[in-house]
Amino acid sequence: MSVQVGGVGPGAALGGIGDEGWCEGRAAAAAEALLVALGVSLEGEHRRGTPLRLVRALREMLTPPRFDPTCFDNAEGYDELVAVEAVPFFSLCEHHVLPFVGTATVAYVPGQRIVGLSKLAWVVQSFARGLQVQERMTAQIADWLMEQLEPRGVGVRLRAEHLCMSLRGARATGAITSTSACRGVIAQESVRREEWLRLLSHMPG
Ligand SMILES: Nc1nc2c(ncn2[C@@H]2O[C@H](COP(=O)(O)OP(=O)(O)OP(=O)(O)O)[C@@H](O)[C@H]2O)c(=O)[nH]1
Ligand SMILES: [Zn+2]
Repeated sequence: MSVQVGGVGPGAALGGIGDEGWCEGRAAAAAEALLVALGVSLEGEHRRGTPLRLVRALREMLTPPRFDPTCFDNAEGYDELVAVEAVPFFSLCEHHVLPFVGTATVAYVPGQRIVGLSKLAWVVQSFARGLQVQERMTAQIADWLMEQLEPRGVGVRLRAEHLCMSLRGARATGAITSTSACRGVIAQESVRREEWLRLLSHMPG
């Protein structure tokens, strides 16, 4: 079964977009009007197609990918942390529509099923598409994994640079925002929680 998280369905209301209301021509005309209103000239070979390119780029960055959340039987009864570290992602902050760029660490303690490892990266990419708030994205990944895998616990940590506060405004270039979410045994059991925190402390950066 193919799923699209953060896109159609409840996720669409959170910033990810579906096909409803989408009209490339109307969006390109609006982009042209915006650029002209900002005082940008659209004369010349390079700029003629800029409104349409802007629209297509935004559309691409706002559309969540589809993926199959393949799971397998936990035949060996694996009961330790499974972690994928340094998953690169970018998203668009919903306040300025500027990128925030960073890495995710996603971990879980399996229950009856183990998930295909790439799916831990897919779910990050999927919730990154759309207009986002880093705290919400972190919680959405954790909650989605709890729901889909029915694991014993989940831990998610995102570290990202928000270009809206590094390229403009406060100009805090290089400042990193760190957010985390723990569910199940990683939130409740001190041994699991310490293991999770130890893993994070070994992460570069
Ligand atoms: N909590 C949170 N805040 C965010 C995120 N992305 C951007 N922001 C902040 O959203 C806030 C929007 O504040 P405003 O004061 O309305 O925006 P602004 O006038 O452009 O403010 P400055 O960015 O400080 O120049 C800023 O402080 C941003 O840094 C996020 O993922 N989480
Ligand atoms: Zn912003």
